[in-house]
Amino acid sequence: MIAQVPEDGTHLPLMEEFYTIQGEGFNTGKAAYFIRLGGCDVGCHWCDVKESWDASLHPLTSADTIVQHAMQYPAKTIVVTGGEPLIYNLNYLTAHMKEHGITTFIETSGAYPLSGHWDWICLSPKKFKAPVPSIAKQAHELKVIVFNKSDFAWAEQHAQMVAPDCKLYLQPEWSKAKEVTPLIIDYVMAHPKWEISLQTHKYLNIP
Ligand SMILES: C[S@@+](CC[C@H](N)C(=O)[O-])C[C@H]1O[C@@H](n2cnc3c(N)ncnc32)[C@H](O)[C@@H]1O
Ligand SMILES: Nc1nc2[nH]cc(C(=O)O)c2c(=O)[nH]1
Ligand code: SF4
Ligand SMILES: [Mg+2]
Repeated sequence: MIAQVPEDGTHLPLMEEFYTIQGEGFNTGKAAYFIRLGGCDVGCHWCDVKESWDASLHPLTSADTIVQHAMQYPAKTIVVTGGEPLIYNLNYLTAHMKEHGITTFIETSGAYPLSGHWDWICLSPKKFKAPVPSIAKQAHELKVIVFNKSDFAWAEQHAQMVAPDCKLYLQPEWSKAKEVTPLIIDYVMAHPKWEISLQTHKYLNIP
């Protein structure tokens, strides 16, 4: 827990909030309000939101205020992302969302134990700080980022740990997409339990 963030989860470091279309994974195409919490110590060298890493740069914001903002938009779905959102206790935030009838999604590396009440958990495990063992069985979706060929073995290792009905996705690392997307296409055709996930918001030029 970052020192100045209260452990009761009533206030969280908020980097940004925006209403957009979920661009990745199983829920691609659905309108949702995104909440990006600051703070991450996983250290993916290709992370597309490194500005989120230092929690102290992002203002502590009341969870109630965050939910109030989200309620002004038509889609009653919130995606909590980061940074690594599970650094924080998300029980208070998600309980408050549930009181307002909001559908709750999370994007996580799984590097910290799960807190909060979630309708959809997207687990994206990272070699740089592996997930805690308990989280794999709780995931609805496993989304592995492919930076090079070695990531297929990493993906299979985690596919062994998730629940039988967990959806399996391979997503190209953005800066390597030209090289790795053809590898993913071949891999999915040879191993059809996997599906391809693209960062469609980047092609659509939306947040
Ligand atoms: C920025 S992360 C924040 C949530 C959490 N820390 C995590 O990594 O799952 C949101 C999603 O973007 C993915 N991602 C980050 N950088 C990426 C990149 N350069 N190319 C493709 N996906 C990326 C992550 O794997 C994760 O699924
Ligand atoms: N549109 C859109 N979809 C996303 N899905 C996961 C994202 C994330 O950064 O967690 C993301 C994002 O940043 N934008
Ligand atoms: S875990 Fe997520 S936020 Fe943290 S460095 Fe990796 S991709 Fe970025
Ligand atoms: Mg993103």
